[in-house]
Amino acid sequence: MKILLTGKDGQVGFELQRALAPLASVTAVGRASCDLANEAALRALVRAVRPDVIVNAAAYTAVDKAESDQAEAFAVNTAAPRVLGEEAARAGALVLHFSTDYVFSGEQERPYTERDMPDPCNVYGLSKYQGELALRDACARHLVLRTSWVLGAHGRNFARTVLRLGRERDAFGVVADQHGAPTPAALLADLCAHLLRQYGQRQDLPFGTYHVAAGGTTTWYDYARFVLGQARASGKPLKAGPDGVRALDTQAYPTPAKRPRSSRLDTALFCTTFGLRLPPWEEGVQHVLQQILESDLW
Ligand SMILES: NC(=O)C1=CN([C@@H]2O[C@H](COP(=O)(O)OP(=O)(O)OC[C@H]3O[C@@H](n4cnc5c(N)ncnc54)[C@H](OP(=O)(O)O)[C@@H]3O)[C@@H](O)[C@H]2O)C=CC1
Ligand SMILES: Cc1cn([C@H]2C[C@H](O)[C@@H](COP(=O)(O)OP(=O)(O)O[C@H]3O[C@@H](C)C(=O)[C@@H](O)[C@H]3O)O2)c(=O)[nH]c1=O
Ligand SMILES: [Mg+2]
Repeated sequence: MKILLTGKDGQVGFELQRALAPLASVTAVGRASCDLANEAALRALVRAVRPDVIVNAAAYTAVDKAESDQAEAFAVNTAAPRVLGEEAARAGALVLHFSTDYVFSGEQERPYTERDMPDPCNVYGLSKYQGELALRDACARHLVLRTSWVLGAHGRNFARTVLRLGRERDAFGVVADQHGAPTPAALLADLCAHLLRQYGQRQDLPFGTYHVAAGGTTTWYDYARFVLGQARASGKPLKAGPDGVRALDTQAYPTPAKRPRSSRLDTALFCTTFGLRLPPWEEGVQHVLQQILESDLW
């Protein structure tokens, strides 16, 4: 089996390089070898590699910047998945793609299922939703994993921002009225490997969209406190510990992009379809923090 992996230097892509290696020969590309916004280069790459599976971990993920940089966000998050889908359909390949809880506006009380209609409240979410639709239209053999609040030891994420703020400041405010589930990049990568193995062995598995996030939910505020609590317990010098985090309402922390109030994902369909378990978010965050705190990533 041959896998083409895009976005190899991103949080999820980095972990996928490790997780997919035992399954297949993996051609992993980053921005330097392929600009996803370059449609012709992308088509040429797929035709040269001739993969059985395309795993698309590249994306435009700068949520605030996307509001003023729409063309690039749509090129990477909508047009590229369409091109990958078209090329995969032509070659009979499977496409595994990622999407986000931000396809939902977050106004619903109960967790979102795959049957709930997306209604994104920002450009990033809209570009990702249109990317889902474009891939779905282009290639029947697709898997879209919608996940949330991704963190890895390598890369940009909220947990690492909080560690930096905890080093630099005595106190800072974090919104306490937005709910979701922090999901480790390594967990997603390992789940992808399990899925691809299952699709390789069975013909009866359904394609389509699945919600995949760590178990439980929290707020950005409680998540920040958890991160600083772990850092403090490991003996790291911090200006702000958990009590240095102030709870804010969303309107007290204005950002260019609106965020969903509650984008909790119902993951029952994923767990029952594939017989997999999604561990609680605390477990995953703790593991990532251990990697950061024990290394020079701190
Ligand atoms: N991060 C999160 O919190 C969440 C992410 N997701 C989804 O999960 C997937 C993986 O996300 P994650 O690993 O966190 O994202 P990252 O931002 O960590 O990685 C994305 C990668 O894509 C690359 N990329 C961006 N634009 C281009 C381009 N034009 N050409 C080539 N490469 C490009 C980036 O390169 P560079 O760094 O140079 O820009 C980066 O290496 C994405 O589909 C994302 O939408 C879903 C929910 C939450
Ligand atoms: C850094 C910081 C953020 N916040 C708020 C802003 C925002 O509402 C929330 C999270 O901020 P961030 O900008 O780090 O997170 P954000 O970029 O919105 O994270 C999202 O990224 C995309 C790619 C996804 O797909 C989503 O699942 C989600 O992970 O916390 C504070 O209140 N205080 C702070 O000091
Ligand atoms: Mg961000």
